[in-house]
Amino acid sequence: MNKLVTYLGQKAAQAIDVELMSAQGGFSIDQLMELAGLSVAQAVERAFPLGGAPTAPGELPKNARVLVCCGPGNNGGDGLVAARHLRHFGYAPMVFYPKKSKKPLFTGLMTQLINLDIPFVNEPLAPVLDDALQSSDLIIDALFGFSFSGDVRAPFDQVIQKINDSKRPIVSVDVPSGWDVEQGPIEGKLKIESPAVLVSLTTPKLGCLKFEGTHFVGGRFVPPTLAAKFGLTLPVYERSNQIARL
Ligand SMILES: NC(=O)C1=CN([C@@H]2O[C@H](COP(=O)(O)OP(=O)(O)OC[C@H]3O[C@@H](n4cnc5c(N)ncnc54)[C@H](O)[C@@H]3O)[C@@H](O)[C@H]2O)[C@H](O)CC1
Ligand SMILES: [K+]
Repeated sequence: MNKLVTYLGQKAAQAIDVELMSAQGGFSIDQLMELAGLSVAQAVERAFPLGGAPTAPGELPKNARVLVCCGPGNNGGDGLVAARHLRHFGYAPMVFYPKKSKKPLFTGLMTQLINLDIPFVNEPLAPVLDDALQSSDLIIDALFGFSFSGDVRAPFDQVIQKINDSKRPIVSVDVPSGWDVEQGPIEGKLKIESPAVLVSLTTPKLGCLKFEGTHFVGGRFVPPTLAAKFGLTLPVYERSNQIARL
């Protein structure tokens, strides 16, 4: 049944976001980002549970190292929130956040991570990022979401290349970074290649129609009135789950 969820174009995704945060919607960005990031952390835990050594397929070692790569916008904010929840779930996150926002929401999220002793991997990209990638068990791609367009600009071109070269499993947040939001992966364009897991937020975007990995939807915050207004078919969430698998 979840296969029938609505896939959204870029403008529709942005319009729903605006509506949620309008006077009618009543949400703040902090709330939506918190729920989005919690969904991402829950998807990581579902797809890559912590085990003891030796690990079963799909399991990660106890205290697995997760490198959370955050971009300059709200997709990056989802990554910062996910890093905090993952720490509480028993993972060992590190954060790579080269273009840090100065907005209070983001500085607050960073302070929360510092208070949990979560390390920030700082520039220069090489060799610091290379070392972090090599020592990670899993990578979260929270670089770009539904507002991405065009060709990936510096320094994120190098970052995406290095993530791909690392051959580590990747969990992409909302849209695999570099994929066209509506057309999907375009041959010859730099992009995250073959993420193992995708966590679409609210509902998936058109460019992810042919995504072949493990696909979850998260962002359990859309009321039926808003879904009806936009003609959305939402996934069915069970019990207290913040994610639904497609
Ligand atoms: N309702 C929801 O589903 C919610 C989703 N959330 C998350 O927010 C992102 C969308 O956030 P937004 O800030 O609008 O944009 P992005 O993070 O996708 O990126 C904007 C950022 O990226 C820069 N940029 C754009 N194109 C390029 C490029 N080609 N090269 C380099 N840089 C680029 C741009 O300049 C901006 O700085 C959504 O996907 C969800 O992940 C909310 O957290 C909660 C509600
Ligand atoms: K992403």
